[in-house]
Amino acid sequence: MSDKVAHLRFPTPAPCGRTPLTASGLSKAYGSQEVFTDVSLAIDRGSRVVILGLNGAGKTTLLRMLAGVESPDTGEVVPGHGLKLGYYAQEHDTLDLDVSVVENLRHAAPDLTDTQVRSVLGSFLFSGDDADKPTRVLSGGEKTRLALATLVVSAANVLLLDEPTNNLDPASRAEILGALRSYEGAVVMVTHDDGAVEALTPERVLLLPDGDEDLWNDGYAELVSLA
Ligand SMILES: Nc1ncnc2c1ncn2[C@@H]1O[C@H](COP(=O)(O)OP(=O)(O)OP(=O)(O)O)[C@@H](O)[C@H]1O
Repeated sequence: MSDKVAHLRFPTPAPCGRTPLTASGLSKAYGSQEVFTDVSLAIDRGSRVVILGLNGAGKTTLLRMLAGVESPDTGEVVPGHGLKLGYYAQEHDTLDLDVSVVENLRHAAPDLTDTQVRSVLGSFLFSGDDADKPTRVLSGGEKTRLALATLVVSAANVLLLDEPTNNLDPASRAEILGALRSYEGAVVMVTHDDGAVEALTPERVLLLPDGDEDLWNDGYAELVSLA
């Protein structure tokens, strides 16, 4: 086998209906702090949405609700037919710290051969002994790379990505942005990285206002339509 690592590509997403994920009327407050109110969002198959906002505007909270790991105070998140979610959490809580790097990838895609697993890991700069390390000992950047690698092999049809390029070395960042460019599924990405927004060429860029502003009626402003 050649030493040259092929560029990373997502597999074809699992089939799903026209709108695999819908959120309506989402509101959230922590104590007296209202984070956002009445956010509604439909994620169509293959669509690209970027969510922007100042620190504390509620971007991570919104993504956690879409991922089903946090409940809204009001409103609901409804999965569409065939939804297969891939969620990248900044805290890497989707990884099993008690098993090796290779094992985490195998759990995400049990059908891959050992060669395929090691090839995907190679694209994220885990080679040789690195792939056999316990996940617990990885650095923050290494955990980011591994969490993204597990998404790449998962055949998800909707990816929810919370600042996926934070912490990444330039080669891994280029690899994941290149792979996202050709990904056929839907992507909802929270990011402060302008290059990541450009790479995704989103149809929709949503701005979550911060709590003090009462500028928008439906929970966010739609900034731009690039499609
Ligand atoms: N479990 C919690 N308990 C209390 N307050 C919380 C909790 N989780 C989030 N918050 C608050 O809700 C607000 C929104 O947090 P969130 O992490 O969603 O913001 P964000 O837009 O993702 O910010 P950043 O750009 O800094 O990542 C913040 O003020 C945060 O302190």
